[in-house]
Amino acid sequence: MSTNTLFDVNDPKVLVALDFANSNDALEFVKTLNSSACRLKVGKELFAVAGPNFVKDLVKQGFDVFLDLKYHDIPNTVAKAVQAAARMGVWMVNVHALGGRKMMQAAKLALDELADVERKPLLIAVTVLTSMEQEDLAEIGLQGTPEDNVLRLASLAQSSGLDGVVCSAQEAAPLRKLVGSDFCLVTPGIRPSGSAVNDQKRIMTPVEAMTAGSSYLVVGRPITQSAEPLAVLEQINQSLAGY
Ligand SMILES: O=c1ccn([C@@H]2O[C@H](COP(=O)(O)O)[C@@H](O)[C@H]2O)c(=O)[nH]1
Repeated sequence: MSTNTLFDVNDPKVLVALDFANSNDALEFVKTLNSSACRLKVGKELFAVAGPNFVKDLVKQGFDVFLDLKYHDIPNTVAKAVQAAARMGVWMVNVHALGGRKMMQAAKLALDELADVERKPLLIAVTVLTSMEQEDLAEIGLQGTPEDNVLRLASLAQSSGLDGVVCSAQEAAPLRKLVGSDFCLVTPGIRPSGSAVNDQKRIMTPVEAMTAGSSYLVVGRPITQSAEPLAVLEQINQSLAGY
């Protein structure tokens, strides 16, 4: 049974978000990528149209796949869902920390108990979506700043046995102090200088994010909607040499 290594300096740090509307477009794009230059993230849109076989195909091609379905349900349902994800061979899977300790512990236990999976995925929890700011949190009854909420939820995820969290890179520095060096910080909302911000609110550039303590950077539209996606990926990777 092999275990994932969290912080291998030779590992690609960029997780390309494959937010495509159909599997053909996604596959055409993936054909241009190399698994030594990036990992891949499959989210709700693509999974809804392409399904588990598409994910298994990416894994077969040698890519590490983060299945970003952000499970948030009762403990039993989430436990079964992470097991199903693990059987697709994915490298990382996630739940919402707002599902609470019992849900996260059930998910972790479900992965620990899986005997028929060669490589267990990393299990991480979404804290506060990078598209949200303080006024959005207030509207749903969460007091305090995004950082206050991220720190609280990350601490809950860590004490529930999870491997890491999704947060914005803006919280990475204070989080690193809180959770130590062995906890995985996956940060979407990454915007190379000059890129469109889109619907993201808490953003940072790739170098700022790694300097702040991110483990992995999720980058979608700045790469996939660029006229020269590979050049953008290459520029980001070059800027990260040494991290
Ligand atoms: O807090 C979160 C959690 C997940 N995401 C996902 O990351 C990518 C970001 O894509 P961009 O095009 O680079 O904005 C997308 O798939 C989201 O679903 C996030 O942005 N924030």
